[in-house]
Amino acid sequence: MDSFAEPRRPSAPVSLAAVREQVRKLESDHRASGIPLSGRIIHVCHYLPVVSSLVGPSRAAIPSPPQTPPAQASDIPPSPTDSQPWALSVRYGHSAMISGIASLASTHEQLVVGWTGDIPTALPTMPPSAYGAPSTSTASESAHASPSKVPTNDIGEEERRELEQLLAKYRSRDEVSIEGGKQTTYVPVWLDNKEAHGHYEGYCKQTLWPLFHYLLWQDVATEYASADSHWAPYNAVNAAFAKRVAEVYRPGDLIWVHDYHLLLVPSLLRQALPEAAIGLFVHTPFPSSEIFRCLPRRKEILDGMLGANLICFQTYSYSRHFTSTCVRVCGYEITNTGGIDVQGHVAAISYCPVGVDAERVAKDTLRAGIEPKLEALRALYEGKKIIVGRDKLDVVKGVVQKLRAFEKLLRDYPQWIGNVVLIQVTSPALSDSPKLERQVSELVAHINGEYGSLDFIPVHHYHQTIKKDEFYALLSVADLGVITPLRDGMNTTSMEFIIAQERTKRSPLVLSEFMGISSNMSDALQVNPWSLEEVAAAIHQGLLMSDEEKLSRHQKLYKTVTTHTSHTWAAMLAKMLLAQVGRQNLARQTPPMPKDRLESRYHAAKKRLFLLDYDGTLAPIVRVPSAAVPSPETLEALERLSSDPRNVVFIISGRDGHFLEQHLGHLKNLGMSAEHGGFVREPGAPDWTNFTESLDMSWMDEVLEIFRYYTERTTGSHIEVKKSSITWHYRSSDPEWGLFQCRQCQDLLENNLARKRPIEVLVGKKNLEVRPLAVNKGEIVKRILYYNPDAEFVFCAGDDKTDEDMFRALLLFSGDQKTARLEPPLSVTLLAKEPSTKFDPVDLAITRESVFTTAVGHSSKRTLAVWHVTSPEEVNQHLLDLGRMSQEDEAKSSL
Ligand SMILES: O=P(O)(O)OC[C@H]1O[C@H](O[C@H]2O[C@H](CO)[C@@H](O)[C@H](O)[C@H]2O)[C@H](O)[C@@H](O)[C@@H]1O
Repeated sequence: MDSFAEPRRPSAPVSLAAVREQVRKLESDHRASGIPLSGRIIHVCHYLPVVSSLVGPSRAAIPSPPQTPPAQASDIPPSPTDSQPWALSVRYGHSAMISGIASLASTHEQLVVGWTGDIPTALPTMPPSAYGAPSTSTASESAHASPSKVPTNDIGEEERRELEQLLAKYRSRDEVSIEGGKQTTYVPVWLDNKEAHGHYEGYCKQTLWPLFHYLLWQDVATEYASADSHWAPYNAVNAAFAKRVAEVYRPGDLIWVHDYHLLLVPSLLRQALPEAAIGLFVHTPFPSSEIFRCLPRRKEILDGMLGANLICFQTYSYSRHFTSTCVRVCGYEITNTGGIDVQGHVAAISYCPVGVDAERVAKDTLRAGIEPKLEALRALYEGKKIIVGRDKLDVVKGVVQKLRAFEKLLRDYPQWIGNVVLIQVTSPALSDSPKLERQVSELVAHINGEYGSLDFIPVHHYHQTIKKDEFYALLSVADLGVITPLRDGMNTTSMEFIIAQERTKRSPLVLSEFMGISSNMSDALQVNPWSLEEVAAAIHQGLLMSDEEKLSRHQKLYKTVTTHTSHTWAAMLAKMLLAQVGRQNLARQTPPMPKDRLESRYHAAKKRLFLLDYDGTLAPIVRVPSAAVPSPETLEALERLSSDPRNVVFIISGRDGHFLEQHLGHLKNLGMSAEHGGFVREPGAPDWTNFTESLDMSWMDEVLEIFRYYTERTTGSHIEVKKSSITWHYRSSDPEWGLFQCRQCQDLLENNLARKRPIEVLVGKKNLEVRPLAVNKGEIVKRILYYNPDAEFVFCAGDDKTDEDMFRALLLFSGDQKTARLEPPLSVTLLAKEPSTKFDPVDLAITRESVFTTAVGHSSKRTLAVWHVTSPEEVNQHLLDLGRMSQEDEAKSSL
C-alpha cells in the first residue's frame, strides 16, 4: 500500500546544458508573467568554504603564536599586510556541495552565508588532507598540527568589517575556472562561541546526527545526558543564520538552506520574509518515522523545515520517510501533489541525489604525485589482491562490521589467506570515540594474529588522514572497493573510486545498501552490512569477477557518476525551486488583516454583518468533534457583537443544529446556519428553517452504508450523522491508513454515487462529508445579504474549503464597480411560501473596501479571501475588540 503521491522526481539523466536551459526558460517565463526574480541565489551553509585566519597584527588583544608562512594559502590568497590582519584559505570537506554551489556561478550571482568557524591565528601549514572523507573542517583540522584558534566573540567590529570586505573579494578555484562566471560573495555569520559549539558538537553531532543515522542516543554516548540538552544553542544559531540571511536578502532571490545543522532556518526565514522562495536540502539520511518520533523536539524540527517551499532529499526513500513523519507525528495532510499542507502553506517534497565534480576528480586522478605512490603500492602488495576501504571513524560507517566480514571471508574462503590484503584507512571523525578506535585496533590485531604470518599481514589499518595523492593512488590500485556504512546520506568516496578506476583496473565495488548512493548504483555488489556472510560472499564474488563483467558493471557505474554530477545536482536545485515559484505563485500571499482599517470601517458603518464559520475558525480543531466547544472568549465576543442592534451576526457551520444550539443557542440574537447551509435559524427566531425538506434525501442510506464499510476497516474512525448530511471522521485513526481509506472512499463516492445522486462530496479536515448539492454556505451568505442590503460592513471568516463558497459569494465587485446589485438567490426564491412571489434584485450598500473576507491559516494558503489571520485565537481577538467598540459606543450614547 502506498498512500503517498510520488514526490516530484528529478527527471532522468539530462545533460547539464539541458537543465541550465530549463532554468533559463523558467526564469524568463516567470519574468514575463510578472514574477520578480533577482537572478541571485543565496546558499545557507553551516560553514563558509573558506578558512579565515587572523595572521596579521591584530587590533584585538589576541595572543598570536609564531606565524607560519602562507605556504598553502587560499586559491587566490590576499596576503596579510600591516593594515590587513586576515588571510583566507580553502576549507576542505563537503566538496560535492561546495563544487555544486560554485558551478552555479556560471548562471547566477550568488551569496554563500555561513559560519566562519573558530578563527585560526596562523594559516594552516598544509591543507587538511582527510581526503575523500566528506568531513567538516573542524574534524579534519583537529587531526592536524593546526594553529591555535580564537573564538569569534573576541574579534572586534573593525576586524569583522575587514574580513567581510576581504571575503567579498575572495574567488575560489572553482569560480576562477568558470569563464565569465558571476560574482559569489561569502557572507560570514558571527556566532557566539559557546552557542556555536553547543550547536555543532552538541545538538548536531550528539542529537541529530545519530538519530538521522538510526542510532538512538543511549547506544552511542557513554555519558548520555538528554537528547535535548543542546536545544538552546541549536535554536540560537539557527536564529542567527536566519537573521543574517534576512539582512542580505533582496526580493526575487532564491534561497537554498543546506543540511541538518539549519533545520529551523526555513520557518524563521518564512516569518521574516513571507514571500521568499526557500528550498531546504537535507544531505543526511532522514530516518523512518518510528525513529524520528523519539526526538523530544520533533515537532519544532519538522515545523522548522516545513517553512520551506521545497524540501529536497538525497533519495526517494528519505523523502518518503519525511512525508510519513509529518503525517504521523504532526498529523499534517498530504496534498494530492505529494506536498505537506501546514495550515494552507504547502511545502513540496522532492529528491535529487548529489554527485561529485566528475571532471575535477578525473583531473585529480592524473596528478603527477599519484603514479609513484601507485607503483609503490603495487610493489608492496605484488601478487596479492588489494581490497581498499576508506571511511571516517564513526560508528555509522560500519568499520567494525567490515573487519568482521573480512575475517569471515578468510574463514569461509580460506583460499584467500595469503592472497588478499585489506587496506583500511580511517580518518578521525569529530565524534571519534576512543572506544571505537580501541575496538577497531583490537579487531585488526585479532585478524592479523589469526590469519597472518611472518610474511603476510591481512589487514593494514591506517588511522590517519591521508593526502590527496595517496587517496587517489589507493583508489586506483584497488582490486575491490568495500564501502559498507551502516547508514550514509550519500557517500562520495564510492563515486571517486569509480572515476579513479576508469584509467586503471575497472575493479568492482561492494556497497552497503543503506547509503543514499546505492539507489543509483545497481551495478555495484550491494550488501546488507550487518550480514557478515553476505558481505564476505560479495567480496569473494568481486575478487573472482571476470574482466568482461567488471568492465560491463564499471561502464554503467561510470556513466551514472559522470552524468549525475555536483553541477547537474546544483542546476536541478535551481530548477526545482523555480518550478515551485511558478506553482505556488509565491508573489501572491494573502496579507494579514489590517486591524486599523477593519476597526475604522466597523466604526463608520451603520449596519454590519458577521458571517462566521465555526470549527477551525472560532474553535481550534481538536481530536474529538464533541470537545470543540466555544471558549469563554468566543462566547464573550459573540455576546458583545450580537447585543449591538447595528450588527447581524451569523454562525455558518457544517455542524448540525443540535450542536450549535447546545453551545450557542443561549445567545438569542445570534443567527445560525447548520449543515453547510441546509438549515437556518434567524436571529431571535426560535425555530429552524429546513432548506433540504423538499430535496431527495434517499441517498443518505447509501452513503451511510459506504461509510460503515470504511469505518469497520479503519480503526478509530467514526460517522457523524446529521439531519441532511453525513460526515466520516478519521482524525483518531492511523494517519496514513486513514488518509488512504479516505481517498478510496472519496473515489467510490465521486465516481459512483455522486454521478447518479444530487450530492456533493467534500474533503474536510480529516473528514469526508456528503451533503445535498443544492445547498452550500455561499447560498446562505447571499440570502443574508439579500435581506440586509443596507449593511455597510461585512466580516466573513472561515478556514476550510466549504468556507470558500462564502468568500466566492462575496466577490460581488468587478472592475471599477463601486456598488453591487444582487439577484434574488435560490435560498430565497426556493423557499417562497407562494411560488408566484416575485423577488426583485437589490442594490447593496457595501463597497469593496468594506468587505473583510478572512481566511484562517497561513498567508500562502490558496484562498479567495482578501485577508488572513493565523488562528482562531486571532479571529476571536478581532471580534472581542470590535465588540468592545460597540460597548464603548453604547456607553457613550447612554451618557
Ligand atoms: O463548517 P465548520 O464549522 O468548519 O464545520 C466543519 C466540520 O467540523 C467538524 O469536524 C472538524 O472539527 C472537529 C473538531 O475540531 C475535528 O475533530 C474534525 O476532525 C474536523 O473535521 C464537525 O464534526 C463536522 O460535522 C463539520 O462538518
